[in-house]
Amino acid sequence: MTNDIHFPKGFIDSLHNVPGFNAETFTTTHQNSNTPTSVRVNPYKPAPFNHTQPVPWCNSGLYLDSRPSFTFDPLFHAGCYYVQEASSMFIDHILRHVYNKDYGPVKVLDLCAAPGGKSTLISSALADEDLLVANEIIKTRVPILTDNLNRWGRTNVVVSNNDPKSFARLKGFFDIIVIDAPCSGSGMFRKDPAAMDEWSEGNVALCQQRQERILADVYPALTEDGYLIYSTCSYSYEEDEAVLDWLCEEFELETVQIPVQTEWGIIESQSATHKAWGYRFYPDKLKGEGLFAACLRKRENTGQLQSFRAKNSPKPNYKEIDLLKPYVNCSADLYFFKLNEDWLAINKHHRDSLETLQHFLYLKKSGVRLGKLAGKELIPDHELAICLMLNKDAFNQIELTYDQAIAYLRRDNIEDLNIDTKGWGLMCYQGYPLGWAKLLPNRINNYYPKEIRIMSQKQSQEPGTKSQDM
Ligand SMILES: C[S@@+](CC[C@H](N)C(=O)[O-])C[C@H]1O[C@@H](n2cnc3c(N)ncnc32)[C@H](O)[C@@H]1O
Repeated sequence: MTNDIHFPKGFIDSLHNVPGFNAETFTTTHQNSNTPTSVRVNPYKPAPFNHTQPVPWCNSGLYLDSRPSFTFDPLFHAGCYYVQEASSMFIDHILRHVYNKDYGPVKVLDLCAAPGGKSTLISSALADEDLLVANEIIKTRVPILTDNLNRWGRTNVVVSNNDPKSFARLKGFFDIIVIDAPCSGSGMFRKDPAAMDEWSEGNVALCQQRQERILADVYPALTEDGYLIYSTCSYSYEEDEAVLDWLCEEFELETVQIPVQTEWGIIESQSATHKAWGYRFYPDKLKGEGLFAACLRKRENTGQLQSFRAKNSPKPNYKEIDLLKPYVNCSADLYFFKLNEDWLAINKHHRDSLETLQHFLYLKKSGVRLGKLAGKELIPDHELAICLMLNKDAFNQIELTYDQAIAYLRRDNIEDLNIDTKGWGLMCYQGYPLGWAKLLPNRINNYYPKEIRIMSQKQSQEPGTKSQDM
């Protein structure tokens, strides 16, 4: 399909000297409206997909040959995959180059995290002993980030809602910081032509200033020898290589070259002054949208936070903790704690980190919310149903058909469900938990959270049978 394309004034001219840019092929590709559809599969909840091709730079990335209705796929709601643009998955390749499980547990910050594409990707790459802090500055964007991370199911994730400035006090706390910076967005022009209305040279300059401010604010939180991974979805040199030069000017950072294969079509660039390596993705050269990514290593000590312990932490209630243990796997590896009436759990390695983070940040998710105890009974939280620490065998598992699963996810009545047990039912589709229902003698109460229920009134249909937008 061919579209007339009118790039913003000055846009093409501004890119003439940018590494790898070819105005002719770039324009032709934007006239062709076919953007590839790609997903990243959750390695801990692997969903089956037909007719796929691998994304070359990410083991769990797949191109789909059509765009199914993700909204009407229960496996999407179960967290079996994330719909992600393929170029963005390159962060996985960088992370796997710099991260080594043998170095011991690492703490990773994803500073600009909503809606959670990079955070779910990072959380897949990490071990349980590692910690991921996913931060989003904009309060209204935190729920989508939290929902996506809850679905992904890992148990070593904290979500915060802070300005990058708040991180400066966490001196040397993180081993890896990922900054997927807010930018002028030209890399999304093909996928979202409306983004062109926002573009101007003035906006590029403003974005560059904001990117530098964010980087300067968070820099003290990176430990000596730690890695800074920087990315934008802008083609503008000012927001990409020029920011790398600025970083190398201001701080003691060394460039990290990432091995890439020529046939992937990624353009390797180097900044003008400090020769810092960057990786450019153009839609006319590979199957993906526009992206810039780079990795730098900190070579100075800018201070180290003393380990922090809250003075008056309440004594754990071991009797209550014993009541919780049957509901989770590997309970010996977990630290159980209470927030108001809710019980939560996180890998026990993170206890001290959590106390430190609670002191400095505004936390919106701290590990996994298990639920409330009413006497000896657990009233389970939705987070527990979809997380990977759940002991499924502790609950009645109800396997739903496709139509029943969609009805459940809409919070509708579920037809033709014959159940002869009582209590909490774990509602599953193809074996993957979706959420809870209360099973009563002659009905079931649907406990799927109303904030995330399927609202769309489109006719439900098994994915793959007809192409629909998400
Ligand atoms: C490119 S998006 C992040 C996408 C996300 N990493 C993902 O993969 O799904 C940039 C994010 O930065 C946030 N942001 C905007 N202004 C910011 C600022 N001044 N400081 C930090 N983050 C900011 C936006 O709300 C947005 O969520």
